[in-house]
Amino acid sequence: MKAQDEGKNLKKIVGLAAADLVKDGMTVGIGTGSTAAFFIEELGQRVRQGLSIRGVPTSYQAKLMCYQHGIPLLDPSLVDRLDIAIDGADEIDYSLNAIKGGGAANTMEKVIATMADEFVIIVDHSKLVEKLAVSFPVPVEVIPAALGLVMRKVREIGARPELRMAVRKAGPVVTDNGNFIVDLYFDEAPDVYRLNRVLKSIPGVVETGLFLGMAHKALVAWEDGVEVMLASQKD
Ligand SMILES: O=C(CO)[C@H](O)[C@H](O)COP(=O)(O)O
Repeated sequence: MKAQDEGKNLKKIVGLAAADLVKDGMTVGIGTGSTAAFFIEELGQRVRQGLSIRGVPTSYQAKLMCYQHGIPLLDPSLVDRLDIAIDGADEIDYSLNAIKGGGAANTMEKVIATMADEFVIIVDHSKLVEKLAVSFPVPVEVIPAALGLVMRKVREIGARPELRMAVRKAGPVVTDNGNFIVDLYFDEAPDVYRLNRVLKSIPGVVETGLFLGMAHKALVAWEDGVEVMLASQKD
């Protein structure tokens, strides 16, 4: 199997495994991205077979997919608590700290994850890293008018910021909230807790893609099965 197909297959395996965590009557935060898409597909199938749940989407992508697969939805603004939220990640370390926002949905993903009694990250093993933000940048959602200020401030703390550009549109990526995404690159692993604090103190930063101490559990797909990692196993 080609590496690309194998990655897709692992995403599917973990997406399906995640559906087992969803029980009748639950309100479920529904993640964004290609791994979450497999979870949504499977959840839709179970809903058609009689599972009764209400989903709360983290993005337009998740919302549209849920409609497509017949998953009943609640608007995030109407809820303050969820039984569970299940979402992918771009990187995750062994303490279950993660980087999210590769799909530019990190703000809503963080809101939904925070509302959930249990926040579960689903990834294939390629996302597991010793240190965050070495191979993947830290996405930051920024209001457009603050772009210049944010770029200057993050350079002052040693980051190389790049305004994320759209692929099939001229100009920058515009998030579901109407903002920009600035991706922060680092030459060495940053202290992510400090970085998160500093970023959140810059006016115009809406939210970062650093999910620190938030996940209760991670499902990690390997070639020989799905590993369950618990936050309580933190070192
Ligand atoms: O954070 C996200 C979107 O903002 C996604 O969960 C993350 O980018 C992982 O995506 P994929 O499952 O496609 O690898």
